Formats: sequence, C-alpha cells, structure tokens
Amino acid sequence: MLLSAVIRHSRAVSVCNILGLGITRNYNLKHKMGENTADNVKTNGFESKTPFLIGVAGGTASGKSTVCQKIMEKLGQQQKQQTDRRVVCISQDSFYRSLTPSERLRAERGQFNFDHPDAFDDKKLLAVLKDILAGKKVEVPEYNYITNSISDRSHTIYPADVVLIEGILVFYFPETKKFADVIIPRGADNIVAIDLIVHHIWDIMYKKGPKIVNGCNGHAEDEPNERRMSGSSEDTLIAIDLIVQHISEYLKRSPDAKQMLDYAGISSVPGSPQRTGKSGRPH
Ligand SMILES: Nc1ncnc2c1ncn2[C@@H]1O[C@H](COP(=O)(O)OP(=O)(O)O)[C@@H](O)[C@H]1O
Ligand SMILES: O=c1ccn([C@@H]2O[C@H](COP(=O)(O)O)[C@@H](O)[C@H]2O)c(=O)[nH]1
Repeated sequence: MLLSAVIRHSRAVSVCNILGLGITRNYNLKHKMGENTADNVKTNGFESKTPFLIGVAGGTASGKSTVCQKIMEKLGQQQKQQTDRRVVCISQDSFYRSLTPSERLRAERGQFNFDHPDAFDDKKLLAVLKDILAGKKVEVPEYNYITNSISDRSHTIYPADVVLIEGILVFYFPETKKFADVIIPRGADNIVAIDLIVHHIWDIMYKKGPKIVNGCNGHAEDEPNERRMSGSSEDTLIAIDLIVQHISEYLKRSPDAKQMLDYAGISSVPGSPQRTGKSGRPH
C-alpha cells in the first residue's frame, strides 16, 4: 500500500474514530541517544535504568489521557507516591512554550494555533526525554493555560521502569518519534496528528516489523498481511489490557515486580501479548 494511500485511508478512518496500537521495544535507546546511561541512583527503591518508553498519540480529546490513566490505574500506580511509582506518565502539554506578548494577543482572539509544532518547546521536551531515558530524575514544567506561559512550578518525575508520554504531536519531532513504542490514536479532528500516526504505523508495519499492530476501521486492503482495525470503546479496553499485559511482562523481569503485579491483581501474564487491540489527567 502506497504511503499516500495510507494517508488517504487515515483521513477516511479519522471520521470513524480510530484505535491503533503498535508496540516495538527500542532495545538500543541508550545507543541511539549517543550517551552513557544513568548515574544508577536509587531514587524510588530500585536502581535506575533505561525505561521502556511508550508514546501515546492522538488528536485532542481522542482519549489519550484516559488511556494513560487507565493503564496507571490497572497497574496500581495512581495510589502510589510519586517516588514509589514504577510507571509514570507525562504529557506533551507540559511542554507548550510561553507565548510572546503578541502571540498572547493572538491567542486571546483565538488566532494562535496550539496544534502546531511551533507551539511547543521541542528542545526542552527532547532534553527531558533524554534525561528520562538516562534514568535521571527530571523536572517537568507546568504550563498555565490561562497565562499561556510556563509557571514557576514544576513536577518531579522519578526514574521509573515505564514512562508513558501522551500528546497530540508526540510523533512529530523526529528526535522524539524514534523513541516511541506505542501509538494509540482514537479520534478524528486533528488530521495532522492522524497523518503523523499513520506514518508511524507505516514505519512499524513495513520497515521495522510490528510486534503488535491494531488500528483504524477498515483494513490495509493492498497489504497481503491484512490487519483489521477497529475503534470502539471495547477495543480501547482491549488495547489497555494488552498494554498492561505488555508492561507487566516487562516488569516481571525486574526486581520487586512481583509485589507490584500482586498489588495490581496481575499474577500471571498469558502467553505473548502480541495480538490485537481531559477529565482527570494522569500526570
Ligand atoms: N473510549 C472512550 N469512549 C468514550 N469517551 C471517551 C473514551 N475515552 C475517553 N473518552 C472521553 O473523551 C473525553 C476526552 O478524553 P481525554 O482522555 O481527555 O482525551 P485527550 O487526552 O486525548 O485530550 C473525556 O471526557 C473522556 O472521558
Ligand atoms: O494554551 C493552550 C494550549 C493548548 N491548548 C489546546 O489544548 C489542546 C491539547 O489538548 P489535549 O487534550 O492534550 O489533546 C490542543 O488542541 C490545543 O489547541 C489551548 O487551548 N491553549
């Protein structure tokens, strides 16, 4: 299937809500980052290491935060102190940049495009992601939607085994895109985001080879390895379960994992999880 066809296809499915999910592990993240790993500080009870990074992308109100929140809940992370969390979630929204006075005036008139990559401080986002992948404690900025500026406060994110990052353009920036492990588009209104996600699906499906692919309504007609995709709430739940299973499998290999899995009510993880799939913000 040609890329243009994929993009056309994505536009078609965008009307119907899509759920797409692809998981690939970036085994050599450290290598990719071109830097040494962490200081191995014991910050939250276990040695810091390169976390499993999961990008969750989709249009505004497509359910990104909800999916992350559910994953956090299912893994029993919501109730934990920040310092004890082994799965953490950050939002790309935290990396909106402070607007200049003239941009603010435009924003007040509804003439500023917050869905454009220029609205973000991509350098800061990349720096924070690099530190996270190096197993360091990081400070995530707090963005003020009223003043359209970064506030004085920030949120500390401690080294964790798994980091979820959700946002409309998580996969836009090439430097951040290559660290993405999962995409969960559902929702329709942001064509740019949808297209980026489809590019990402394309990469996973045809270049890297997927471990899990499950996506939009309809199917890749020209592709012999047809993969059906659907976008119902039920499928969202299936996707959440699969991600939880995948994370659980990953955590099971870490020390102290059993305690957390017991807490989350996940005592065993069946076979390979490699199949199917702003309310309260989790971050
Ligand atoms: N699968 C779903 N089915 C129906 N409504 C949903 C679903 N997922 C999320 N929502 C609702 O849609 C709204 C937007 O979800 P949210 O997770 O905040 O989206 P995002 O983080 O992508 O902006 C919320 O009111 C949320 O409760
Ligand atoms: O100052 C701002 C910054 C962003 N926005 C809008 O917020 C959404 C992001 O929402 P998600 O729920 O995280 O997808 C984005 O579409 C921006 O347009 C804003 O209104 N004001």
